[in-house]
Amino acid sequence: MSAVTLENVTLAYYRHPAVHHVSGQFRQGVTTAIVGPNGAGKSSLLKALVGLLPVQHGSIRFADPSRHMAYLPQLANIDRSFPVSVRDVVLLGHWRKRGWFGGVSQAEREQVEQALATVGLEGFGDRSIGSLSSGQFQRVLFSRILLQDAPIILLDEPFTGVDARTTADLLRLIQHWQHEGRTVIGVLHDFDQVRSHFMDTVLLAKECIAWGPTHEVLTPASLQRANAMAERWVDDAPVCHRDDPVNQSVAA
Ligand SMILES: Nc1ncnc2c1ncn2[C@@H]1O[C@H](COP(=O)(O)OP(=O)(O)OP(=O)(O)O)[C@@H](O)[C@H]1O
Repeated sequence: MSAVTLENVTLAYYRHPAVHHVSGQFRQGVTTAIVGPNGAGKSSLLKALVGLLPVQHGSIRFADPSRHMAYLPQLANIDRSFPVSVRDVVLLGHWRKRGWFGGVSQAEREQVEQALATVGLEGFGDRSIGSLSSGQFQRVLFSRILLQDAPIILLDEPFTGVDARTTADLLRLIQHWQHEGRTVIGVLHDFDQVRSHFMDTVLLAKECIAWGPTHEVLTPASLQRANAMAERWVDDAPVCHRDDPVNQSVAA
């Protein structure tokens, strides 16, 4: 069953396409990796799923009309200079339930401590986020996702700048989310991580090169095709209009 369905999706910045004519389905309860060369449109696709980037052409449909999602942007795009405590950042995970003006209950505070313990940061609640290492901060953001309790989790390069031990711990958490039936969609560059932890893969090179079970997508031929396309593309090309949906899914 599909959690999110893309139909002939084109995304653009100032009318220059970042992603075009992509069709496919993110299967519910499945981990899907989005891979591809730099500039392939992977982050743009995640942003479109969250609603941060409008769809230029085509459509994105969600099985759950509430569109309840947790989204982790790239670490590099997060400003950590604010004097905010770890506890407050994790508490933001309750925002959907509490709204802007709701008070924090004792139960919610306990959930924060529990989430921090789950990611190995017991006792870190009072620390300011600026005092954490990149890996520790990524653990904080994962604990916030725990509180968000979302059926769809979107992760943009969650392991960039994160050490091997933290990566292994967070990959275990992703696997746990999948066992709980959540749909996890992550942008990744490490094919070993993708092969070992992600059931499906979307190989993007502005267009969709392949979409399906990871072992069928990450083939030398597909990867070569993606790299060849990356060498050819022109960043300031205009949006092309193509009415026939391109669906290169290799899934059954
Ligand atoms: N805010 C923006 N304004 C204009 N163009 C953008 C913007 N963000 C991305 N782009 C362009 O859209 C294209 C796709 O970028 P995107 O960041 O989605 O690629 P990516 O596959 O995530 O790349 P990487 O692996 O380097 O993170 C690129 O050509 C990029 O220059």
